[in-house]
Amino acid sequence: MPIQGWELSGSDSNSNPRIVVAPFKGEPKEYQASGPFDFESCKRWLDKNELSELDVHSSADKNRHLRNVAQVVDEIKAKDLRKVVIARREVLEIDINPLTVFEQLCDSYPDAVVHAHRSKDSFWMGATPETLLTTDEHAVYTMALAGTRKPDGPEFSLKEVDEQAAVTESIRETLLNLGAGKVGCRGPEAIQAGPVEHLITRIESSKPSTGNPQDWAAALHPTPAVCGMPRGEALGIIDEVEGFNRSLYAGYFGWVSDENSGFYVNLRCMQVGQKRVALYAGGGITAKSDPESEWDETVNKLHTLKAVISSDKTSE
Ligand SMILES: C=C(O[C@H]1C=CC=C(C(=O)O)[C@@H]1O)C(=O)O
Repeated sequence: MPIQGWELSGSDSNSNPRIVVAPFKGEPKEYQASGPFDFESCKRWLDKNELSELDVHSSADKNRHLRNVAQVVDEIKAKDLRKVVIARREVLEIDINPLTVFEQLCDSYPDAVVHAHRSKDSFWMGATPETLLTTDEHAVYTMALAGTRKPDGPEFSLKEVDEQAAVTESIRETLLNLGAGKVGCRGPEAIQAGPVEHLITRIESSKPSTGNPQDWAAALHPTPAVCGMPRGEALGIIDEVEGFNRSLYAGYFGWVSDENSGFYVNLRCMQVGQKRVALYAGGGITAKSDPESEWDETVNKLHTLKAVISSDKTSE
C-alpha cells in the first residue's frame, strides 16, 4: 500500500472519503478530508513545529505495574470477570525526528498499518497490527487479535487462548446484534507483529441490516482486545488502576468512502512531544495472569517502537 496523506478540516460536510479519529473513551470525530497527497507532499506535516511538550509523568514503573496487575487479578477473581486490559505509558526523554521515525516504521513493519496523525497540539504515530473493521460492497471484515508471545518463547498457553477467544465471542455477538445475518470465523492461528506473535481469528460477516460503517466500528469499540469483558466492569477497573488518560491509545482511526471503509485500532503507538515521546502498551489480564510475565509482555510490545526510535540517527 503506498503512503497517502490527507488534510483534515471541519466535520460538517460530505467529502469522499471522510476520516474518523476516535479516542479510547469518548466520541469519534469525523473530518472532511482533502487528498490523497503522495508522501513527498505530506513530509512537511511530519515536524514538531509549535507542538507542546508532553507531560513527563509515566504511568507505571515496574513495581507499580506489578502491583496493578496483581490487584486486577484479585478483582477479576472476586467479581468473576473474563479479562481486563491494563496498559502503561512510558515517557522517554528523546528528541526524535518524526519524519525519519515514520519512514523507519514503514520500512520495518510492512504488514502493519503505519500512520501519523498531526493536529495543532498533538502528534501520534504508530504501526498497528489490529484492524477494527473494513468493509467493501459485499461484506464486513474484522479480527479478534489477542494473546502475545515472543517467537522464541513458550508456546501460547490456555491463558492466551482464552483471552483471545473472549475477543472472538464478543465481536461475533456484536455483529449479530447489529443484524449481520451470518458471521464466519477462521482461526485462531499465530501471526507475527514485529517483535511479538499474537493469536488471530479472522471474522467476516454479511453487512449488518442497520446503520453504516461508522456505527458498526463504534459498536465494536472497545473490543476486549483493548478493554475487557464484560466491558462496563473492565472500563471501571481501567479507570481505577491505570493512572493516566489513554487519549488516542487503544482508540481507532480510519476512513470511510461511498464505496468502502477501513478502521484500525491505535496500538503500538506513541505520542510525540518536543523533546519527549510517550509510548503506550497494554496486555490482557485474566485470573491466570502472572504479573512478571505481563510486565515482560508490555516491554516486548514497546520494543516495536523502541527499535525504530533507537535507529533514528538524528536522536543520538
Ligand atoms: C493492548 C495491546 O495489544 C492487544 C492486541 C494484541 C494482543 C494483546 C494481548 O496479548 O493482550 C492485546 O489484546 C497493546 O499492544 O497495547
